[in-house]
Amino acid sequence: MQKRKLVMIGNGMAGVRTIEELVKIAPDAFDITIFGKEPYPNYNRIQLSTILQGEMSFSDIIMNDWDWYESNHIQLYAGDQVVRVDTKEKIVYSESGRAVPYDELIFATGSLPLMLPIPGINKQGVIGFRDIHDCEMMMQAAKQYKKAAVIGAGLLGLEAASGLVHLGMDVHVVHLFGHIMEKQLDETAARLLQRELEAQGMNFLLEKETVEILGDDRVTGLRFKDGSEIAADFVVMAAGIVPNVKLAKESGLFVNRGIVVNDYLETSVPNVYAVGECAEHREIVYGLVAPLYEQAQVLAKRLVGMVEKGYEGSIVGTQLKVSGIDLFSAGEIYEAYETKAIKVHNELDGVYKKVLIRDGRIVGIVLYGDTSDSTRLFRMMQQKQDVSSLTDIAFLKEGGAKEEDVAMMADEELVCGCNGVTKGTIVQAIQQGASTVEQVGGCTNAGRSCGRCKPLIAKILEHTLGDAFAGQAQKETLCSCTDLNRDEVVAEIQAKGLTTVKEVMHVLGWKNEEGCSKCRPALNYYLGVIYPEYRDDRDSRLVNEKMHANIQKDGTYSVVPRMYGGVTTPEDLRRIADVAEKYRVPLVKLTGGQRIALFGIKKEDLPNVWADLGMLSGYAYGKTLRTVKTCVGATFCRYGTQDSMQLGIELEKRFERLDTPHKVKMGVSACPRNCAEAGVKDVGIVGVDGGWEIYVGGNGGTDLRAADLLCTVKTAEEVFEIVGAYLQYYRETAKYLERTSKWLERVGLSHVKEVVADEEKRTALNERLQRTLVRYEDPWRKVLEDEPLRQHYYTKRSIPVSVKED
Ligand SMILES: Cc1cc2nc3c(=O)[nH]c(=O)nc-3n(C[C@H](O)[C@H](O)[C@H](O)COP(=O)(O)OP(=O)(O)OC[C@H]3O[C@@H](n4cnc5c(N)ncnc54)[C@H](O)[C@@H]3O)c2cc1C
Ligand SMILES: NC(=O)c1ccc[n+]([C@@H]2O[C@H](COP(=O)([O-])OP(=O)(O)OC[C@H]3O[C@@H](n4cnc5c(N)ncnc54)[C@H](O)[C@@H]3O)[C@@H](O)[C@H]2O)c1
Ligand code: SF4
Ligand code: FES
Repeated sequence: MQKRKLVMIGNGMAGVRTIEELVKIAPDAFDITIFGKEPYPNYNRIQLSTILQGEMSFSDIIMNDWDWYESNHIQLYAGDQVVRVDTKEKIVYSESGRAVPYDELIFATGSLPLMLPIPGINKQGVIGFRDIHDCEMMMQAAKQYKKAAVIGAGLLGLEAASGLVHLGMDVHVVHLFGHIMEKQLDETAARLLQRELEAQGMNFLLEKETVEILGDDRVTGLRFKDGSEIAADFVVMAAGIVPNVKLAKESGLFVNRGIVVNDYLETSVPNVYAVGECAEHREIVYGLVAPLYEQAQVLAKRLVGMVEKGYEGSIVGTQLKVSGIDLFSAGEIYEAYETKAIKVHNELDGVYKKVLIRDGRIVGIVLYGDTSDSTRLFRMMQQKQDVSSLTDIAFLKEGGAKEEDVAMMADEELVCGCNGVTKGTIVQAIQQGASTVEQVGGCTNAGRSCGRCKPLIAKILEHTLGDAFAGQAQKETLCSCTDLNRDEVVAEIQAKGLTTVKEVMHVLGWKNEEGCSKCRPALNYYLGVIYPEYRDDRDSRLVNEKMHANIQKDGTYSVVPRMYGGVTTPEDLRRIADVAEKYRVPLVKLTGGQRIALFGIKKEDLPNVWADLGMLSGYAYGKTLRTVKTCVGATFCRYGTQDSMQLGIELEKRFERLDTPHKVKMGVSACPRNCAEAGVKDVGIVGVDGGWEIYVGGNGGTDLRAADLLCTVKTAEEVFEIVGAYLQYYRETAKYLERTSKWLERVGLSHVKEVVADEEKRTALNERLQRTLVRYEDPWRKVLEDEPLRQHYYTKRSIPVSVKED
C-alpha cells in the first residue's frame, strides 16, 4: 500500500516529539519529510541556558541525532525553511527551491523572541535568546565585550543573565515592573530571588521602560522613559515571545495570537495541523514543553486515527534553571478576594511557601527556597483535589512526603513534570529492565527535557534496584539498549565467539532487538577490530560511512578525492576541473587537509562522478585516517632537515582506509617551525637533525589539545613501526567515537609509551594491523562494479538519507 505523505514544518521540540510518538505507534504509516530552518538535528532548546551557564556543551543537547532520522526513514531538510504552502495543491515550497507534496501537513514553527519596537532595535549587539546561534553569539560577545544588559526579568531573562555572569560579563537586568518574574512570583518570593541573584553578581533595574537603544552601528547603551541611561555593549531581549505564525497566515490558516486549533490539533484547513508554541488551543498559547508534549501525543494518535480523547488543555508549573535557586510556581500567584492563602515564611532560612485555595481546591502555588512539596501540591492542584480538610499550615511544613522520600511516594505521583511521567511508570520501566537514568528516559521520556527530575529518577532507581543500582550508576553502558559497557561487550564477543551485529544483540540480551544508532556502529566497529576477516555490516555504519560521502545540510553530498600528502598533479587537477564542469558542481574548495572538495553533488550522481574522476576516495567522511598534511620540507624549503612530503605520502598510503574508533588526522613537518601543524594532530611527525619526533594525541578541533611527544626515532621505517603500533593499540583499546586526545588522557601517555617501546608488543600490534590492512579495498571501485549495490544506495529513491555528521 502506498504510504501517505506527511510533511512537517519545524524541526523543534514539540514537532519532533510528535514524530517520535508517531513512529512508536505506526512506524510504517507515513513517508515523513521535515523541514527545519536551523541547520541542526533536533536539540533540547531548554538546555541552551545550561550551556551558557557552563554546565553542558552543544553536543550534549542533541536529542535526536542525524542517524535517528535515517534509521526511522525520515527525510530531514535541515537549514532549509519553508517559504510557501499551497494548501489547494497540497505542496510546500522551501527557500532552496524544493517543492514537496503532502497528504498531511504539520505546522510546528515555534515562537520568535519579542523584539521591542523601539529605535535602535536592529543595532549590532542586540539579540534574542532562542537558538544555538544566539547562544554562540553570547559566548562570542563575552570574549570581546564587558557590559551586558538583559531586558526582561522573566524565566528566560534571568537564565540568560546567569549565563552572561558566568561568562564574566557585568550584567544589568532591566525590568518593567516593581518585582522580577511577576508572572510566576509574588513580591515576597521575588525579593528573596532578587537578593540571591544579586549575590551571584546580577544587577537589577526595576520599573524601567527602555525607550531607545543607543549607539551608531553597534549598541553602546540603553535610554529609559525616565530619562536615565546605562552603558551596554551587548543586549539580550527577553521580554517575551510571539508565536511564529507568518507562514500560516499567508497560507490561509485561521490565526489569532497563534494558529487556532481544536482539541485534535486540527487547524481551519483540512489535513493541516499545528502543534507546539505556534498553536493556540482554547485561546491559550503555551510556552513550556509539558503541555506541548501532551499535544504531540494527541496529534500523533490523531494522524493514525487512534485518538479517542482530544487535548483538553494543561495546568503548567515552572521552575527556574539557575544553580543555587530552588523555586516552583503554578497557577495563580496573587491573592484575590475569593481566595484563601496558606503561607510559611522562614526568613532565617530564606524559605517561602504559599498555596492559594479557592472553593476548597488549590489554584496557585509559589515555593521559594524549598520545593520539596512541589510535586505533591502540584498533583493535588492538577487533580482538583478537595483540600478543605487540609487547610492547616501543617501541610506546608516539613514532614510532608518529600520528593526524596521515594518510598513514601504514591505510584501516581508525578516525577517528570515536562513529560508527564509518574513514579509508577518509572518503577514499571525499571522492573522491565531499565537500570540507568538514561535507560529510564529511553523507555518513558522522563528526564529528557529540563533534566531537573533526574536526581529523583536516580533515587527511584536506587530504591527499586537496591545495591544493584550502585554498580550500574558507576558504569558507562554502551547505550540504553544494554547494561554492558564497552569492555564487557568486547569480552563477551571474544568469549562467546559472536560474529555479527545481530548475533551480539541477540545473545547479549539487547533490550531493543534492532539496536540503536549508538550501539550498531559501535558493535560493527568492535567486531571489525576483533576479527580482521569480519564482513562489514554496511547498514550498521553511520550514514556518511554508509554512503561513502559526506552529506551536506541541503541533502547533497561532497566528494573529496585522495591527494596523498597534499601533493597533486596537473592531470588530477584537470580531471577534477572537468568533473566540476560536467556536473555543474556549485562549490570547489580547498580543505584544511590539503585537498580539493567538490560540494553540492546529488546522491544519484555520486557513482558517475567517481567513475569520471578515476581517483581514490579521500575518506573525508570516515572514522579512519583522513589526511596527512605535509610541509614542502627539505625538497624546497631552506629550513627543512627531512623529506616530509615523502614520509607523509608513505604514511597515508600505508594506513588509509583503516577503521579507527574516530577520525585520525596526521601531519608531517620537516623542521620544528611546524608548518604542517603537527602539534595539533592525532599523530604529528616533526623532522629534527638526524631523525623524527613523533607526537600523539593532538586535536585542533572542539577539544583543543597540544600533542605529547611519544618518542624520537632515526629513520622513516621506525616512524612506520611506531605509528602502526600506536594506531593498532588505539584501535584495540579505545571506545568507539573516542578521539585519540581523549583516549590518551584516559589511558595515560606513560602507559602508551611503555607499550610501543616494548618490542614484542610493538611487533604483535603491527602484525595484527597488517592482517586488517590487507583486506581493505576501494569502496567506490566496488560500487562501480556492483550494480545492485549502486541501485540500493545511489538512486533517487534509495534509502532516504538526510544527515550530516562530524
Ligand atoms: C533558553 C530557553 C530555555 C527554556 N527553558 C525551558 C524550560 O526550562 N522548561 C520548559 O518547559 N520550556 C523551556 N523553554 C521553552 C521550550 O524550549 C519551548 O516551549 C519549546 O522548544 C517549543 O517547542 P516548539 O517545537 O513549539 O518550538 P521550537 O522548539 O522553537 O521549534 C520550532 C522550530 O521550527 C523552525 N521553523 C520555524 N519556521 C520555520 C519554517 N518556515 N521552515 C522550517 N522551519 C521553521 C524553527 O527554526 C525552530 O527550529 C525554553 C526556551 C528557551 C529559548
Ligand atoms: N525555566 C523555564 O521554564 C524557562 C526558561 C526560559 C524560557 N522559558 C520559556 O520561554 C518563553 C520566553 O521566556 P520569557 O521570560 O522571555 O517570557 P515571559 O513572557 O515569561 O517573560 C518576559 C518578562 O519580560 C518582562 N518585560 C516585558 N516587556 C518588558 C520591557 N519592555 N522591559 C523590561 N521587561 C519587560 C515581562 O514583565 C516579563 O516578566 C516563555 O514561554 C518561557 O516560559 C521557560
Ligand atoms: S616546517 Fe620547516 S621545513 Fe617545513 S616548510 Fe615549514 S619551515 Fe620549511
Ligand atoms: S521535569 Fe523536566 S525533564 Fe523531567
